[in-house]
Amino acid sequence: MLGRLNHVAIAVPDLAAAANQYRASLGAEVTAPQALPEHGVTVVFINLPNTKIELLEPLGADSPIAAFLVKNPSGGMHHVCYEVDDILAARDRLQADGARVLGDGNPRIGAHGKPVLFLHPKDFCGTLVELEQAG
Ligand SMILES: CC[C@@H](C(=O)O)C(=O)SCCNC(=O)CCNC(=O)[C@H](O)C(C)(C)COP(=O)(O)OP(=O)(O)OC[C@H]1O[C@@H](n2cnc3c(N)ncnc32)[C@H](O)[C@@H]1OP(=O)(O)O
Ligand SMILES: [Co+2]
Repeated sequence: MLGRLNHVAIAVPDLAAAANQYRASLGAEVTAPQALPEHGVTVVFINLPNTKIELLEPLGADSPIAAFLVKNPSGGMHHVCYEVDDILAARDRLQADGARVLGDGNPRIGAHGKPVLFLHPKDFCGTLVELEQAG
């Protein structure tokens, strides 16, 4: 069911500082900040030869990453995103297996303009998993 690793996300308290560190210290190409109020985050992407890193900063009062940053004030690895060929079939199979799909269970449009959904970290080895429709 799983396809490519689309991205690894890191939650950070200061997106400009983190982007600058990746640019200046690691020599990375960093995209312009993208505010996604419907997801409660602002993101930048770092394009690597084989995948991407997504840096996330909270946006708005109800950001889903706010509690994570309280527990991890310097930031930390937040989720992994895998591509799937058929996100609705993947969701149905996972729910039938007892996995919790976060939110109302319906995919939402993510940072790449494609449907995404999230699986509860307690159901996947303590790791928050994002699925993104491939193609
Ligand atoms: C930009 C769009 C999109 C893209 O296209 O790439 C994105 O990536 S958006 C990214 C941000 N959006 C989301 O993360 C949406 C899904 N997330 C959530 O709904 C929540 O973050 C959450 C997973 C339900 C957790 O919310 P929180 O408020 O932290 O709830 P709890 O405090 O009750 O946490 C329960 C439990 O889970 C542990 N936890 C929380 N977050 C993580 C995490 N990222 N990785 C691993 N574990 C996590 C938390 O510590 C609690 O554990 P206990 O303390 O043991 O109870
Ligand atoms: Co993501």
